[in-house]
Amino acid sequence: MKNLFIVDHPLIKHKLTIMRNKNTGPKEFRELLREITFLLAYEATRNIETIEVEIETPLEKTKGYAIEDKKIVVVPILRAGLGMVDSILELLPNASVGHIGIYRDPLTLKPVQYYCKLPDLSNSTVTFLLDPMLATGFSAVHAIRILKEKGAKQIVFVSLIAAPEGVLEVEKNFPDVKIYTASLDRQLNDHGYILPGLGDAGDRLYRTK
Ligand SMILES: O=P(O)(O)OC[C@H]1O[C@H](OP(=O)(O)OP(=O)(O)O)[C@H](O)[C@@H]1O
Ligand SMILES: O=c1cc[nH]c(=O)[nH]1
Ligand SMILES: [Mg+2]
Repeated sequence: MKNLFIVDHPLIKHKLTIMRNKNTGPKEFRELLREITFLLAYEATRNIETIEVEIETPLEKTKGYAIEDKKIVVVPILRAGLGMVDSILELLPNASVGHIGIYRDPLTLKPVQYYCKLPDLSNSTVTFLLDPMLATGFSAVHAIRILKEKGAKQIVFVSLIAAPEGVLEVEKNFPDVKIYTASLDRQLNDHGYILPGLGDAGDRLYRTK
């Protein structure tokens, strides 16, 4: 798992524990997902390019650094990835946002795509693909394939919880994609849910069950 980066800061561990608790309601769940995404994004953006710029302080000219966030693309996998977008946009306010709608067929666990709207990726420097849950990895692999076909160069997958099965699936198909996560959980159950996990992220965000 050489491309896996586990960001297990105490703040993240504390907030994720509250999210895992089945008694945590949707309001708090949404807030915590936003907060953890912000902290994960701090690490996931560590290697983005900066350009040198010249500015003037009140005292003298100096060299500074700027991020060309107009060249950065953020893509949530609907639905659950939507809960991460606003947070990363606070750090990269000029990033373009694409959307890929995918749900897992509950029996086959294969991804079913129902929506795709992406900005021009040919000029982008990096694409952050967002989904809180990386379980079998089939949804992530499907989305990454679309992004690559549309010209995405560097792809960074940002998730809250990853299963070993999902990490290996992404690595097998796309060894160049880096995965940032708050936790590498134990395994999947017979229905493809992550253990211990936090249940169905989309349902908990939007109270659909
Ligand atoms: O790694 P995988 O096995 O593909 O599973 C992960 C996917 O499952 C969940 O979506 P879900 O199908 O529940 O759709 P939703 O976000 O609309 O609830 C989750 O948000 C991921 O997209
Ligand atoms: O545990 C899981 C697996 C897939 N999708 C989820 O929302 N949770
Ligand atoms: Mg769901």
